[in-house]
Amino acid sequence: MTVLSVNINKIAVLRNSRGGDMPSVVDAARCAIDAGCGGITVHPRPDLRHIRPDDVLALAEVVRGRVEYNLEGNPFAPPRDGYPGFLELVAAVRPQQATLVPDSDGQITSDHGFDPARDADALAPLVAKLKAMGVRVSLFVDAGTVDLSPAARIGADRVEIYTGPFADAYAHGDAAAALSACVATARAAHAVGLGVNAGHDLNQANLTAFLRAVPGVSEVSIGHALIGEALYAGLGPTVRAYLRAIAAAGAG
Ligand SMILES: CC(=O)[C@@H](O)[C@H](O)COP(=O)(O)O
Ligand SMILES: NCC(=O)COP(=O)(O)O
Repeated sequence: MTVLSVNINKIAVLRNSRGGDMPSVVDAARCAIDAGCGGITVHPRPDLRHIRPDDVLALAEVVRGRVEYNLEGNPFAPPRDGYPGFLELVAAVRPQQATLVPDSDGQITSDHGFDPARDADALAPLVAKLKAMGVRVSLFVDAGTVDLSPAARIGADRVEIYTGPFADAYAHGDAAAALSACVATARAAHAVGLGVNAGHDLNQANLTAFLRAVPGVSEVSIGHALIGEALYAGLGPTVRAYLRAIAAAGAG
């Protein structure tokens, strides 16, 4: 079964554009949960462009006991004004999952994953700290990565396949190679005992095809397209549409 984790970063983008608390990330999370999603994902970035530490704390109270909480971030990003550090945020709320993403402020969005062969040794102590907190650890990796043994060696529980290239190829009607890369990474993950998550630029058009092809996806985290579509159709109906797309792939 594939869990839908709704990423609500973009609610915070709209809120921050005017200040105040409208739209509320807490209300958005409640709405998505009431519509049947299985998780809430946020990516509190050090530049505070959208989700902020106080959002992380407030959302923890909404999510706890209802659905999974997935915190994304770069564990190497140093603390700065208003941002305590990723591990500090995880320690404060103890989410079910921490997804480690090698993003920097200069990126408009996430556009690459870790290279387990290159990065495992540097990640190892951070993964150990997260595991000691009782948090599942997922590493954001590029599709096509086929040696995931370093990730398993350092104690990661899952990888999240970066699906941006697949989504772009799908939109251009030429997704076969990109999809094959995702399948190869999923198979490589399963081969070393890692679970498989997926995310970035997934949408109602490409999700079913993705899940039909890629084996054993435990969770898809979806935000940008889902929130954009919800502006027209409403958040609850849009979440339910994504749940139907997952079910149509036989992954519901
Ligand atoms: C890791 C990933 O692909 C997304 O979860 C990320 O959260 C997108 O970040 P923005 O919402 O800031 O584009
Ligand atoms: N990990 C992917 C995620 O949380 C949302 O990515 P996107 O749907 O906003 O591109």
